[in-house]
Amino acid sequence: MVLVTSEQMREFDKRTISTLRVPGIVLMDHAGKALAEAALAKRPRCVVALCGKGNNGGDGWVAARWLRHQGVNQVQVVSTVDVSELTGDARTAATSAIAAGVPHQVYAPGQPLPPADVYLDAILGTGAARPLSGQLADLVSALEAVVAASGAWVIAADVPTGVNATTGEVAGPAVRAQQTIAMAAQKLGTAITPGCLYAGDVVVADVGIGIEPSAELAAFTTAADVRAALPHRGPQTHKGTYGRVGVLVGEMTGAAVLAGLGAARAGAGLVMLAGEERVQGAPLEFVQRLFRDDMASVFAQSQALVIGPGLGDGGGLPERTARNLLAHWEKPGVLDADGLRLLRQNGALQRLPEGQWVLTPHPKECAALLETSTEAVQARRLEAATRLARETGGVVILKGYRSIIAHPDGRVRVNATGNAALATAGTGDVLAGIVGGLLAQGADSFLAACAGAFLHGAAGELAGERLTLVSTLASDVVDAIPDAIGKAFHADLEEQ
Ligand SMILES: NC(=O)C1=CN([C@@H]2O[C@H](COP(=O)(O)OP(=O)(O)OC[C@H]3O[C@@H](n4cnc5c(N)ncnc54)[C@H](OP(=O)(O)O)[C@@H]3O)[C@@H](O)[C@H]2O)[C@@H](O)CC1
Ligand SMILES: [K+]
Repeated sequence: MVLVTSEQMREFDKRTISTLRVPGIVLMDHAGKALAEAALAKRPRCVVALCGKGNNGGDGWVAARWLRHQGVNQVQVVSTVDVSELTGDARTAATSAIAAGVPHQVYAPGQPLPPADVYLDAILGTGAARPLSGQLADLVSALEAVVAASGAWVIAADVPTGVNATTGEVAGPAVRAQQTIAMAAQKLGTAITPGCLYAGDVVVADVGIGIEPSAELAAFTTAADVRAALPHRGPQTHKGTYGRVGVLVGEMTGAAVLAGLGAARAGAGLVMLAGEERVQGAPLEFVQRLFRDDMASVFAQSQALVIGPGLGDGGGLPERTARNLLAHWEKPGVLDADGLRLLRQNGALQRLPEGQWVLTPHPKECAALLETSTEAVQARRLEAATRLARETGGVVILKGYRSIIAHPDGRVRVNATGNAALATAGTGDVLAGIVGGLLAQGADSFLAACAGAFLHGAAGELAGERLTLVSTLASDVVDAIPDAIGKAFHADLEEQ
């Protein structure tokens, strides 16, 4: 499903209105009706629509009119401005609602809101331009207070007020909705944190605006990415067909083994561990090579590398080898954990060949690379991920709830799979390995990152279902990869 920015949405709006000659009020009527239907599904006795001065407010006025038409007699509008101040389609929507007998009042700061079972948040949508203050901030806290006391349901029109529809940033007070009715397409800011935590369930309403798919639009990762990243397994293929993944072994050998297992379960034909010593207890299927062998040949036969899991920060031969590979390796690779640290040298970020490497930082690692705080990364995750991709040339998977995948050319994907089962040591190593495994099989770096994030999250969910969110270990996530792959292909059948 595509995810649009405010600017992209405005373009689609404009195109629909100017090329299809559909008047804006018609689109608004569809939007308001969809909002009314979402409210009706809660079988409310009493609905209050909070309406701002722009077209988002217009959606709220239309919803109030439709609710009254559908027999909800106790519906009223609390507006942030006097009706005489409204313009354009919002003015038309308000005029019709008032003609239909919808009572209305202007919100006076400090006043409690009238009681209701359902509140519609139509204060601000894609036109929100700055953090809330004054009257609007007061209105949002009045809503919060009445909802806390009554347990009423909150439905946001298009985007919860206070959430930046493009970036997901919440820079001040914001409405917490249980549901968001997205007009024509989900807004990117409601798909990523923190915005998605305010949006609740997002339902897309078809309001008559055509959304033409294009590479520029962000989207969720899907099971189709997993299917696209895995090559067809014909009868005459052999292990060489599916590529060799070289995993650099550092101080913590267990992390390298987990990465290798991720790669193998994701389909790599062969996993090679390369380190200073043999790893005791590594799976029998893994090939092991030592750095003291001919260094040039150790990695030469690998189609993809995984550098970083368990590397440590002690310097020494593994780190020197990693630096050397970063400078000279010409095939795809994954850079994770302490490997990422190597990208910042003498205060500058190393520039990598565009799209060759997939970087898998968690927020703290991303913050260190961008020389900012973890809090700043988490507050503006989209900006952090896209900036890191742009400045390094790597495809970035910024890990965490709703991982963001950013290509240096500007493409963005959001991964919605995964849950707290993954909040345990070693799962990041597994992700790095899965992506390495997909790269070795020939997937391009952006597809491998998208499919890898999806598969890893799906495996985490399956492991969590079986073992609880509490007891799942990284090795359980590895064990769940086959079922996650099976499910991704089963999704294919369901979609047909
Ligand atoms: N045909 C269409 O286009 C359709 C659009 N649709 C709907 O329209 C929505 C977009 O409408 P929109 O562009 O009018 O913007 P909207 O979010 O209502 O607010 C803008 C107003 O708020 C103000 N303002 C901004 N920030 C502020 C702040 N922090 N604090 C206070 N004020 C602030 C700003 O004025 P300013 O004060 O900045 O001059 C401006 O007046 C979209 O989300 C969807 O719901 C659907 O009906 C389908 C058809
Ligand atoms: K809203």
